[in-house]
Amino acid sequence: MSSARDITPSAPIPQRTVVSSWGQNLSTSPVATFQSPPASLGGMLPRKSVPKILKPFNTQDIKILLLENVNQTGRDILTGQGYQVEALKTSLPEDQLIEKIREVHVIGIRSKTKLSEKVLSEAKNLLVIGCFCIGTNQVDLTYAARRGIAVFNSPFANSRSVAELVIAEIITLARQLGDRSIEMHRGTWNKVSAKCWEIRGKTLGIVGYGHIGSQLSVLAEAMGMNVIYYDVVTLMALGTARQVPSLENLLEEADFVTLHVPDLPETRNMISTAQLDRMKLGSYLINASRGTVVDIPALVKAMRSGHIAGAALDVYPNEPAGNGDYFTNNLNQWAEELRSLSNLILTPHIGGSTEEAQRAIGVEVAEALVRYINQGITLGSVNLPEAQLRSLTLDEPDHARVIYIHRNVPGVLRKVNEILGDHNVDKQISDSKGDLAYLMADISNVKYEEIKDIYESLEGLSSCIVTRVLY
Ligand SMILES: NC(=O)C1=CN([C@@H]2O[C@H](COP(=O)(O)OP(=O)(O)OC[C@H]3O[C@@H](n4cnc5c(N)ncnc54)[C@H](O)[C@@H]3O)[C@@H](O)[C@H]2O)C=CC1
Ligand SMILES: O=C(O)C(=O)COP(=O)(O)O
Repeated sequence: MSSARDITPSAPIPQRTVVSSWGQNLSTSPVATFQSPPASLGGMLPRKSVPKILKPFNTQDIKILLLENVNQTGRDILTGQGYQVEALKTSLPEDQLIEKIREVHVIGIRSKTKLSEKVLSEAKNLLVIGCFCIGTNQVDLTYAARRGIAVFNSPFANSRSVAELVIAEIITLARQLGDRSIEMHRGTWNKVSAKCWEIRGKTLGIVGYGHIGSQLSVLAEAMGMNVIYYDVVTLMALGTARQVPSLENLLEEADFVTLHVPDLPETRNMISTAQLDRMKLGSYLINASRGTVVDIPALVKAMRSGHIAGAALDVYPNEPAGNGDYFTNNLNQWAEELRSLSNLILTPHIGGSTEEAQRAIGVEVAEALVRYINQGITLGSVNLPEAQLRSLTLDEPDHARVIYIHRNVPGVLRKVNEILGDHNVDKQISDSKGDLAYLMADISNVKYEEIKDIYESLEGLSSCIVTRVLY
């Protein structure tokens, strides 16, 4: 459903030179890559959901940095694997992030941490990024792919939480509940019905009818709203919802406009003066997508003029790394103006912040990371081709799994199979995405000493981006 997930590297792919499968420099640590399973953990993965799988290396060697208070469910899964996990409650400023990312093989983030090319180019050991959220706009996915760094997210575990928040906001705006509550907290009884409305029979306009937008559609209809939506893709309408051909059509018809599009060049300032002018007099705007989608000064103006009767913002162009003061050091002029507006709900990016969503995301993303680290499985990756082979088990002690991330150029398979040719290739799968290709092969009757030769031969090929050999 999401166009943002379809990442195709277009620039030439640079080769990764010094990094072995676990990110250790081969010149200083030539055999660390191929260590046997640690006796202390019995060679077994401890999680019940993946039973009897051979632990393919010393999982204690894997260093993971988790930022932004990733849920305990995710931390437990990762520490349960024996990985070294450091978990911080906040994001980090760029200089500190660069220091930390140099050390780790895995990083887990949420929506705040910006993994730009500048940051990722320092991450010499990084194998994989886990976005413990839906959005992946904070990561340079193309650059990560060119470096052979896999990225996983949780595509819909918090969708329901966002949809429920928006439902609450629709009623809150229609009834001016935020203002009445603030007044009462200040001691003022202000009983009014003017410009307070039922939502029954009103039209909700949903921009972006993906996981969140379509979930919201069902909930809104159940409360008696008419639903229209605009999306760049033609999508099946749920219930009696109706797709409209253009954003302008939606803006002209809707009493409430709610935004559920990803952060893309095309969605930046998607709602600005021209669009607000098109909206009905006395209508409402809700943004729980990304802060870049709404031109805030234009919104302030439209609210001051009374054209827009209320708004709810959960996301902002600049969001802080952690909890605390937001407005004192906010240099944007609109910050103070926002605070002074009536019937404006301001929330600190809590759309997906429920216990249910965070627990589910913790499990989903941590399990994807484990599958990738231990088995090389890329199912659900947002930037690498998706590939899986069934798991290596304890019945296959002389087997190894070769993972070869490479440039998608002619002749690679022939060269790889020449290298693997002295062994029995039990299974092999290869897929490509643009300039990048991902190959997995399970080989049998392979001795420990031979694994290092295979690894070094593959690393020597000009098409190589990353080689990993798991056994
Ligand atoms: N406030 C919060 O805490 C949260 C915010 N989000 C944000 O919500 C966004 C939407 O999430 P999902 O529904 O899961 O995404 P999704 O990928 O399922 O749906 C997005 C929809 O937007 C459409 N779209 C893309 N560009 C468009 C354009 N220019 N005009 C109209 N439609 C366009 C796509 O075709 C797709 O149907 C995420 O990208 C994320 O940025 C997500 C979760 C929590
Ligand atoms: O899932 C998303 O994309 C969100 O925006 C939620 O982000 P968060 O996990 O609250 O930083």
